[in-house]
Amino acid sequence: MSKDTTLPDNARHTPISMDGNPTIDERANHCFGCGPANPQGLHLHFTTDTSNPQAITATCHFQLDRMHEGPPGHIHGGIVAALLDEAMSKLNRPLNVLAMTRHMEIDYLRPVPLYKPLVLIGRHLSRPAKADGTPGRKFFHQGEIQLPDGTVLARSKGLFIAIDEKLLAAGLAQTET
Ligand SMILES: CCCCCCCCCC(=O)SCCNC(=O)CCNC(=O)[C@H](O)C(C)(C)COP(=O)(O)OP(=O)(O)OC[C@H]1O[C@@H](n2cnc3c(N)ncnc32)[C@H](O)[C@@H]1OP(=O)(O)O
Repeated sequence: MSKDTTLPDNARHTPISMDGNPTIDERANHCFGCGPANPQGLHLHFTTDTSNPQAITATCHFQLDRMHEGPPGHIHGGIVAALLDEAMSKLNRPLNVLAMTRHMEIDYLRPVPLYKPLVLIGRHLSRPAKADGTPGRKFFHQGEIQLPDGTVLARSKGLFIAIDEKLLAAGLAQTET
């Protein structure tokens, strides 16, 4: 079935502007977590702190509404996972790597409220060296969703694997429909 191109982008589930063969950067522009061009996205904006290279952080202040509800009045658990994944992934660029989530685990400590200002923080934990002592491909990060007073509502630990940008581009091209 052909697509209806008469509807404005913000009225579509999948906007027409997301079709075609975009570059990796254009795809990131539509990232569900942070892409400004994704009308259905979370539009998260992070500030990174690289002053201590051993403990780089990425911080985002955000607030969600019923669009992302799970338990009444609270954020859906899958969205909590997406928030934590996004916070951790934001550490990769300041670490000068392109990396994808290989594994993540989450502690859902308290229900995460809608309509309240919240803080999302990613912290780089470690990058183990290879057996020969050279820098490894594995990046371990932590994510947290906090109330403004520092109470931790959800916490994640993630393993990100550095990938070659050319391989990523080739892989994405193969998945075009
Ligand atoms: C343009 C921007 C792109 C980034 C956007 C960021 C968006 C936000 C982040 C995401 O959500 S990314 C989307 C979700 N992730 C994916 O879709 C990734 C899907 N998985 C893959 O494509 C591949 O598995 C991947 C490229 C990540 C890695 O494949 P490889 O074949 O290169 O590695 P492998 O699977 O062998 O795993 C690498 C290492 O991790 C180890 N490993 C796996 N699970 C582990 C675990 N649980 N604990 C410790 N180590 C673990 C594994 O044993 C291995 O160790 P060794 O290298 O020492 O052998």
